[in-house]
Amino acid sequence: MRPLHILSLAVGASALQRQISLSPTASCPWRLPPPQLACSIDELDDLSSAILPPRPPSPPPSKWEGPHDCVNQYCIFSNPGFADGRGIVTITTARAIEKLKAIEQTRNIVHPPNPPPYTIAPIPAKGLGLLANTTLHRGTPIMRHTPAVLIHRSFLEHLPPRRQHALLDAAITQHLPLTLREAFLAQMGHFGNPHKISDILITNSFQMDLGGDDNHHYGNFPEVSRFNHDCRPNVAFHIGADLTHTTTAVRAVQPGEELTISYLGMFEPRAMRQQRALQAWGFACTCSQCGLGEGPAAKSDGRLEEIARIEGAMADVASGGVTPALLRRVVRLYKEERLEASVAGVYTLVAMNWNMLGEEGMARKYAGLAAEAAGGEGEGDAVAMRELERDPRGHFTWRRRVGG
Ligand SMILES: C[S@@+](CC[C@H](N)C(=O)[O-])C[C@H]1O[C@@H](n2cnc3c(N)ncnc32)[C@H](O)[C@@H]1O
Repeated sequence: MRPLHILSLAVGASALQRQISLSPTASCPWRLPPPQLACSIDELDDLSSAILPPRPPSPPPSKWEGPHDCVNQYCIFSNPGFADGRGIVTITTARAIEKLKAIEQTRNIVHPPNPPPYTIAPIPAKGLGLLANTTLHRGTPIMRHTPAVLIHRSFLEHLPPRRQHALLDAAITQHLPLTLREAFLAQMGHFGNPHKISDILITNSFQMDLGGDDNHHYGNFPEVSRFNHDCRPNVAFHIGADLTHTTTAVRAVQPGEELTISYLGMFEPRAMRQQRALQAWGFACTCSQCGLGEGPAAKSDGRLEEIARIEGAMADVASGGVTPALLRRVVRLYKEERLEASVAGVYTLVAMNWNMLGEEGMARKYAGLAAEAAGGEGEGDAVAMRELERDPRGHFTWRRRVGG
C-alpha cells in the first residue's frame, strides 16, 4: 500500500490534517429536485391517493450495531439510522466506538442546502469538479455532511494491507446503506491500488480526531471529494466537534465559476505547495497563485513570511512591537494574498490584540469576524469570540499590552 500523505490544513485553532486525491471519473450528474406540481391543495387532496407516490419510509432510528467482524482490536460497527438515515460504518476500537456514541448525542441535525448551489461537471485538465449554479456570497453554505466511513488511523497505517482488505470489503459492501455505498464507490482512487476500497480511502480521507487518547480516524465524505484544489480557494471547510463537514463560500462567486478548496497549507511557499500537490495528488498545480510569474511569486512568498512574523508577535504577550499599524498591516496582507479561506485564526489574534491595546470597537469588530469565520456558531472558537465581542472589557485580554 502507498504511504498515507498527511497534509496539514490550518482551520482556525483546530488544525485538521487530510489527504484527498482522485483520478478523473466517468460521469456523475447531480440529481435535480422534482418539478413543482401545478395543483391547488384541494386538487392535491382529491388526487393524492391516485397520483402521489407513496411516502418514503421513515428512516430507521439511530442504533449502533456490532461489533461485526474484527481483526485484532479493530471491529466493524455500523449505524444505518445515523444522521436521519444517511448511515455510517466504522472500523474502530471498542474504546473509540464509545466516544463516537457520545459525540452522536451532541450532533446537530444536518441539512445540506437544497437544491445544492453547484453542479458537478467536467473541468478541463482536472477531471470532474463543482461549478456554482447561482450567485454565492461570503458565508453561503455549500455542503453539510456527516462522514460515510470512519476508519481508525492505526488500522490503516499499522496493519499489513492483506489483513485490512477483508474487513474493509465487509464494512463497505455489507454494512453501508445502498445509496451511500454507491456514492462511496463512485469516488476515485489516485494511486492505482488494485484494492479499490483502500485506494479510495487513502486518496479521499480527512484526518479526524474524536478526542482523548489514540482516537485518530480517517473520515470519508463522498460528496466533498469532488472539490478540486486551488491555493487561494473560494470555499472554506470545517469539521465540527460533532463530525459534521461544512463547506462555505468565502467570497462572492459568480454562476459558472468553479468551487475549490485548498488541499495544501495555504501559508507554504509556492515551491513547497507545488511539490506537495505533485507528490500527494499527482498534479502540477497551475492555480492562479502557483501560475504567477517569478517576480510576483517571490513577492507572494515574502508576504507569507511577513504574515508568519507578525502572527508570531501577536501571539506573544511580551512582544513590544504590536501596534495598530501592525494589526492593520496583517489584515491587508491577508487581503492581498487572497487568504479569505483561512482568516479565522488571524481575526482571532487581531481581535485579542486590539483588545490588548484597549481599542474596544476594533476588538468587537474582529471578534465578530472571527466568530463568523470559525465555521460553526456552536464551536469553541466561535463561542470564545462571541464572548469577546459581547464584553471586551471583561475579557482577560483587556488592555494587557498597555496596562491599567
Ligand atoms: C479530490 S479529487 C477532486 C475531484 C476530481 N477532479 C474528480 O474527478 O473526482 C483530486 C484530484 O482531482 C484532480 N485535481 C484537483 N485539483 C486539481 C488542480 N488544481 N489541477 C489539476 N488537477 C486537479 C487531480 O487529479 C487530483 O488528484
